[in-house]
Amino acid sequence: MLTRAYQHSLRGSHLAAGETLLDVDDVTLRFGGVTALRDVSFSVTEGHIHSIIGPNGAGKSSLLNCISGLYRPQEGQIRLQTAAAPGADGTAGKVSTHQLTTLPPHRIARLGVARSFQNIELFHAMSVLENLMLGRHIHMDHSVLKSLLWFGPARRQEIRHRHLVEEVIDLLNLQAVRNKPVGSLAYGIQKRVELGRALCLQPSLLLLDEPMAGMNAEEKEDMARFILDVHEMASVSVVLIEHDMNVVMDISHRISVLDFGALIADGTPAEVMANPAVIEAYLGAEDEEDSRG
Ligand SMILES: Nc1ncnc2c1ncn2[C@@H]1O[C@H](COP(=O)(O)OP(=O)(O)OP(=O)(O)O)[C@@H](O)[C@H]1O
Repeated sequence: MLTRAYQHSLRGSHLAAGETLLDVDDVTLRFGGVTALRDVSFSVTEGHIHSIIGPNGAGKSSLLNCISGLYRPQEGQIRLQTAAAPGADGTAGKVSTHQLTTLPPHRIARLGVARSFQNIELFHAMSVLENLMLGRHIHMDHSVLKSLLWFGPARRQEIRHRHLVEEVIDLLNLQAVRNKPVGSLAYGIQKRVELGRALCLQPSLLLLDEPMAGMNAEEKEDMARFILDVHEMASVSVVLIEHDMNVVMDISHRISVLDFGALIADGTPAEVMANPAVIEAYLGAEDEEDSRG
């Protein structure tokens, strides 16, 4: 249920809901003798929260790094579909397919693939507002002259970016800390600022790498609610890596399960929960931890 009206769309994608947004096709990634991903294939649907789960070392972060271009798989393809904005008469925009495995990270970011990291990657001495404004850098016109002359188009541009950032602050309930240095904030709030910075990119796909790691139960609940808000109010598609099964089962439309670099299951939460290979992988991981003491 929408309670607030936002002027800017935080969603960068114009694909119709239900279309294939991301297609991971037979991806293999090796580091020397270690195969981090082995023939991994699955698709992410526009409009979904799609979780990637698996025991420690299963290859989840490596997969996210392949999608965002930080790692380049030796085999396979990762395709992102984008659509141009609809025409004035409402006709659907042209759909394009991009091979992410051939693009550097900054080009992938320009296509609207935004991510947060396992460890907080914010500028700690800068305020929340400044960190969020930095999330707009991809959309800013960096002409030196325009930035120096504070009028005309540069001023209008700055105001437009500022409005969008204010909407992200409102959506993520960051008003009370907007001018505080990020380094002075509680861990859970810093993670929320990181989510906000990724959102400021107006993503077509938001990649979240363990956004709730290290949080207490209350902070986790808040974060899950904010991810749902981002999805429901801004209609942003999300790929989420998360260890907390309750959260994953609660908020995901679809789940892909990795174990030792291979995809062992892919389906709805109910399908995945009932899959014997998934139960085996998780019980096996617990047994290993138990035997390690
Ligand atoms: N840069 C790298 N160099 C060498 N090996 C790597 C590198 N990145 C990942 N690996 C290896 O690839 C495998 C998968 O690691 P990855 O971090 O993707 O797993 P994960 O599922 O995200 O684990 P976790 O849940 O513990 O974060 C591991 O064996 C890891 O040691």
